[in-house]
Amino acid sequence: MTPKVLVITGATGTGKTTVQRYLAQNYPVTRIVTHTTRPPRAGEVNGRDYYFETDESFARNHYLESVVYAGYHYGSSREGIAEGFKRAPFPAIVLDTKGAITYAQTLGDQAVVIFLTVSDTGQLQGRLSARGDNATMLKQRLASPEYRRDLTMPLALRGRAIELNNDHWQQTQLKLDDLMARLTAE
Ligand SMILES: Nc1ncnc2c1ncn2[C@@H]1O[C@H](COP(=O)(O)OP(=O)(O)OP(=O)(O)O)[C@@H](O)[C@H]1O
Ligand SMILES: Nc1nc2c(ncn2[C@@H]2O[C@H](COP(=O)(O)O)[C@@H](O)[C@H]2O)c(=O)[nH]1
Repeated sequence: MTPKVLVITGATGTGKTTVQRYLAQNYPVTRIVTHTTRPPRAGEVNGRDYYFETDESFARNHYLESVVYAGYHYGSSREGIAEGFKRAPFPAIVLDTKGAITYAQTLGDQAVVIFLTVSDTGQLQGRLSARGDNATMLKQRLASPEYRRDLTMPLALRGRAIELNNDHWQQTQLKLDDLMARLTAE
């Protein structure tokens, strides 16, 4: 088994965190926790879902990459990856597509990039409302350039990322099982 970082990317609501949780529950996969200045959603826990930061504390950390997404800062660290590898052979991180490109370029073959899609992007708003997203923040997010950008696989990831459709969760699980069987056999 060759250890790899699983980079899960795609537009908001396509199911990145759901996929990460499924992999962590069923495979030797651990979740890499990233940093953000976004306020926590109901049920989110500091240190488990994110390290929730103020603008000042966010600026004090050192990041492998950081981005602004829908008006908030997000960042991930080399230490986070190193910690992940201590706990499992497949640390998994959820990133926007800009971060995923940085990871693909920085880690090379050590990163497996999974780009999630849904066939009807009109369904994303419904999924996010069902998740309990604040209505004002959701409107702001769906109006952001980052949302539009992440609906399509970036050129830099074409031929590099595995595109995985997540219209139907049962089918997605089977595709993830196939992927993990392949990775654990390598
Ligand atoms: N195949 C699916 N069918 C229907 N709902 C789904 C499916 N996969 C995930 N969901 C639901 O969609 C919502 C958004 O999923 P999730 O939080 O995993 O998305 P995400 O890509 O991580 O979003 P974000 O980038 O905004 O954090 C959740 O309520 C989740 O349960
Ligand atoms: N490039 C990075 N993207 C990140 C990081 N942590 C999360 N994300 C992505 O941001 C958006 C919004 O996340 P949300 O939790 O507010 O819905 C989403 O695409 C995440 O994948 C990071 O450290 N770097």
